[in-house]
Amino acid sequence: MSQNKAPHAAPLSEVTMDNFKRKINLLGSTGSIGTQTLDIVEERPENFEVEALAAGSNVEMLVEQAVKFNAKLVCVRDEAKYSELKEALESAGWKGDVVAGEQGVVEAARYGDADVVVTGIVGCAGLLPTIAAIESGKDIALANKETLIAGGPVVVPLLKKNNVNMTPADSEHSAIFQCLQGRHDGTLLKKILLTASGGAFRDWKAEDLKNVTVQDALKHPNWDMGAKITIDSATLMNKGLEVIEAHYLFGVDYDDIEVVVHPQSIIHSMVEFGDTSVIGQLGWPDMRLPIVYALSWPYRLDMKYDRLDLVKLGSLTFREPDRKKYPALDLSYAAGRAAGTMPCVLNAANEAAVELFRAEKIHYLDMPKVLESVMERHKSEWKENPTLEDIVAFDKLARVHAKEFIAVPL
Ligand SMILES: NC(=O)C1=CN([C@@H]2O[C@H](COP(=O)(O)OP(=O)(O)OC[C@H]3O[C@@H](n4cnc5c(N)ncnc54)[C@H](OP(=O)(O)O)[C@@H]3O)[C@@H](O)[C@H]2O)C=CC1
Ligand SMILES: CC(=O)[C@@H](O)[C@H](O)COP(=O)(O)O
Ligand SMILES: [Mn+2]
Repeated sequence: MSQNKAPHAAPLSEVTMDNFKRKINLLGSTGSIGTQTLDIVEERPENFEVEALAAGSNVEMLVEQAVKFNAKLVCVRDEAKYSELKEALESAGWKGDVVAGEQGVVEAARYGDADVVVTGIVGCAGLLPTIAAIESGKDIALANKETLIAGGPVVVPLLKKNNVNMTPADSEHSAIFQCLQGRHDGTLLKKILLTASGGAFRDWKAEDLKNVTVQDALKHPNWDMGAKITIDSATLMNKGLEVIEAHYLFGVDYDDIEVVVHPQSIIHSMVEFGDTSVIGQLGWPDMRLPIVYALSWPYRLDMKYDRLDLVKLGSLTFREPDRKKYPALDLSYAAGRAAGTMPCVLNAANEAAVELFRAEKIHYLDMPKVLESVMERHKSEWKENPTLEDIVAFDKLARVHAKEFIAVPL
């Protein structure tokens, strides 16, 4: 049993509720997390301001956002789109810095005097920009879980070294973080109860999964999210990744992180203390809530969202995850327990598997097989205390191994 502290959270010293204003560098501004973050900025201009925006390739939306939010720097990851972005921004009368490419995203992350970086990039592509943000002393509002899963052994010590807060924007981890506020230092946190919607196939029989299509997997029962995380949710890989994310954020042993299927996605997760009390955080499945808390912590802002109506909901239900139907869950626990480079390899293999599935090159049921095969190959190369260079190299290699799976399936 581990004694747990808040996730890498040092107190914000000079801020009070009266002068609460935070400048944001937003990575992945055109995606699901990015656009919802900007909804919050639009709603609370007295509290939030945009400094820099970065996205993958959606130039049209980037231009619209840059003008509307008066960003000072704009970045497009796709270097081929640099001129298009620069010209469109100039024609729109916008003035500021325009950058592109991998290095451009890093620049956007550490840009100016932003207080916090919202990491809404999808995948391990967020790792180097997140590290740059931490090294420049900016707090991190973490949505991009893949970064922490792959880079945990390097990112966690770096947060401490730079005295940087990492507040979770992922809904479950925000719930856990909220449940842990105000507890006494010596309080024994016994377990984390991580809730799962069960994903697109929770009500499908295991034998019907052989007929799954990409479109079926993209239908999340409760949340409207980007494609990659929606597929992860359909294999329960999202929950597996979140188990590892919880381990790195809260320092809890894997034996003490339990997954509970909760089809309504109203309780976003719970914590159990030594005296058997269980505390949970409830809310509609609306990502603006965890994002706003990641940005406003340790304060709570008054937001004009719909109140949670428990009477209208009627009932909240719970069940055990079907570990046979969803092998990705146990593979994630195994990777987390193996520690070192294994979570990085699991994550990279999964990113590659999801890409292959979305391109219809492998079947839904092949995705966990890819993970198993790539993890098996990694055992002989595994490192306990990897450097950032090791993580980047193993991430790359795992993607190559995952793609070889098509040629030589298990
Ligand atoms: N959506 C949600 O509700 C939740 C998401 N998360 C996590 O948040 C992260 C983002 O998810 P989500 O918003 O759903 O994803 P989306 O696919 O909706 O958005 C991804 C964003 O990242 C940009 N992007 C992609 N690759 C790069 C890159 N290499 N460099 C810079 N920008 C890039 C995209 O730009 P463009 O579109 O221009 O290509 C887009 O702005 C993921 O890690 C996910 O697991 C966690 C909890 C909930
Ligand atoms: C909104 C959010 O945080 C997602 O990670 C969501 O929880 C996915 O839901 P499931 O993985 O439980 O289906
Ligand atoms: Mn989540």
